[in-house]
Amino acid sequence: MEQSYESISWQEDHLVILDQTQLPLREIYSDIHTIGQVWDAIKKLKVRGAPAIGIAGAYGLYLGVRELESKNFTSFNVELNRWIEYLKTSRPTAVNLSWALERINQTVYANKDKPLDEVKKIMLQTAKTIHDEDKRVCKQIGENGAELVEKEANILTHCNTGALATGAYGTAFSVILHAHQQEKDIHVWADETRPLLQGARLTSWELKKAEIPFHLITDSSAGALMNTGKVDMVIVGADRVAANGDTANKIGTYSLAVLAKENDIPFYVALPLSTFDLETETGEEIEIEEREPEEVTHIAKSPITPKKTDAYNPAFDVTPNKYITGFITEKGIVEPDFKENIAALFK
Ligand SMILES: CSC[C@H]1O[C@H](OP(=O)(O)O)[C@H](O)[C@@H]1O
Repeated sequence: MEQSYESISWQEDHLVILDQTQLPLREIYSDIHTIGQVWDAIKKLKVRGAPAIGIAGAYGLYLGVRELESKNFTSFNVELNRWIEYLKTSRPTAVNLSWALERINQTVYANKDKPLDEVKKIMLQTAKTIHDEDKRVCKQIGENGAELVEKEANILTHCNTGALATGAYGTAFSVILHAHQQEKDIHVWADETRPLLQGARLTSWELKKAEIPFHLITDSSAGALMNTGKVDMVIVGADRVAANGDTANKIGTYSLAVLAKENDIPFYVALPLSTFDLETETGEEIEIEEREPEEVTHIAKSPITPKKTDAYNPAFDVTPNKYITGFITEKGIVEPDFKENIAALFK
């Protein structure tokens, strides 16, 4: 069953995004015409999820140079790299953004002797290729991961990893979707995922559309469900995976991984190869985005704390590789030794 919505689409001469800050109550599609609007959409999580951020950034880079009237490639390249660094400041943790921007940068350099108007067209085509590839990759992740799912399974997931977070299908969500489409008897425990409630707002919305049985749970319920035999496997997404398999993902993932290990429950991370960062040796080097305290002290902009309450709001945490059973990728399942087997994905 094809999904009836896309988080991102390129329409003639501009980007259209499904504004995820308005879901699930309103399905608002916003027209994006400038690189500044792309930066703002990523920063405010109107478009979010590691692959989706990369795709949006790729289109944004084209929007940034589309109107440039550079005299030569050298001056064009200066502006291009200025926009690359600008887009990177929107959100630091997901490697897919810098991966997509670097891929376009390399394509531009490979075509540096062509007329600049042609180079710009190649940039847009590369963004579309990154977008289309992600759709195919996420479908393959789902097919590969569904083989790990028993005929009956209670699957716990965290945050949102569906089509909203990618070009289509999702990552961990794609595994759940494909297992369901293969008529496996699955049920999902969906973490609400404080503070921005991607699970309550977005994963619930996607599970209902896919007609997959689920219960929304508070993040603090996960341990009790695991400890009372109600969880058969945990599948989460990722924002950046280091060369040794240490994984940065939504805050709360580390706690789930430790609880899963304690309860002998398989813990899988589903991700495209574009989320691996071989230049980062271990999770200790991954920059964790810290967001505004108001996201913790308010819900839907309504205060839930006394005035001037201090709050600490890391958007991600890092799960050491020892807590991870395996990685579900478009090239198959990666099991320990992670450093060796992750490197082998790219050979
Ligand atoms: C398929 S990547 C989804 C990944 O991104 C989410 O973070 P955010 O909602 O802040 O963009 C979360 O870490 C998910 O696992």
